[in-house]
Amino acid sequence: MALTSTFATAPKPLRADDLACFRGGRMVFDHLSFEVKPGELLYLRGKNGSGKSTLLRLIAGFLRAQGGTLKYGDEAWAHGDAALSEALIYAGHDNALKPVLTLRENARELMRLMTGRAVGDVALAEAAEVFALTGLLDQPVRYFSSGQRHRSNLMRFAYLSRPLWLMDEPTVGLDAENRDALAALMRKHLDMGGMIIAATHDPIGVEGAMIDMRDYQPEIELEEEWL
Ligand SMILES: Nc1ncnc2c1ncn2[C@@H]1O[C@H](COP(=O)(O)OP(=O)(O)OP(=O)(O)O)[C@@H](O)[C@H]1O
Repeated sequence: MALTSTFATAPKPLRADDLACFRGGRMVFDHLSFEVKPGELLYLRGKNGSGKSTLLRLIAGFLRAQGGTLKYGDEAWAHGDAALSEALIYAGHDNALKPVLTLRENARELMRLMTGRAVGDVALAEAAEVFALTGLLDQPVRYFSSGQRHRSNLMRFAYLSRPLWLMDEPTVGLDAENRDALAALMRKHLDMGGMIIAATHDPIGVEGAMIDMRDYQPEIELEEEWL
């Protein structure tokens, strides 16, 4: 499978200590600690609303923590820190594709925004091949099915060369063949020393550690649930 073989920045361990996040008028999680080292995958599991996406968005720098620390190697991983955010690729629930642009134009624009560089046609063709998108590269994204859009959104992992992947529900809407392609892409990334944090309700078939977000719900939430 095609994949860039070196990262733009060297992978370093990501370490969270005692993280807390307040969102939507409540404490979503607190006392959350973990470490992901180069070559490791961490799954985030838990019921709807338990804070999986919130944690990914916090690590990506879109949200602030109300407590605790995040460190990437020896450096503090602070909200909005551009230098550190250059180490990661994030793909959330909403795809970041512009419907009027073709898939190729979307990929070029994302590459330019994220790196200031142009993506080569060969790299793009190889990335499209990963999720069987070759025939769609020059089609406007507005004509894509939801699964095709989702695959197009995931395609960034195959042409941007960054060590830390943050994946929110990456299997949603994927058929069996593309799930296998996703698993192979993730394995390849880990084999190269990359790191992945993935929120998912479904088994992906790639070995990894797991955080159950229910273990980090503030006590008051649990008490309310038990009443
Ligand atoms: N944009 C937002 N503004 C305010 N609160 C939000 C927002 N998005 C989510 N929340 C709240 O944050 C909490 C955690 O939501 P989050 O989306 O992180 O859960 P999740 O575990 O990813 O859920 P799911 O499995 O449904 O994707 C929920 O209480 C939710 O209501």
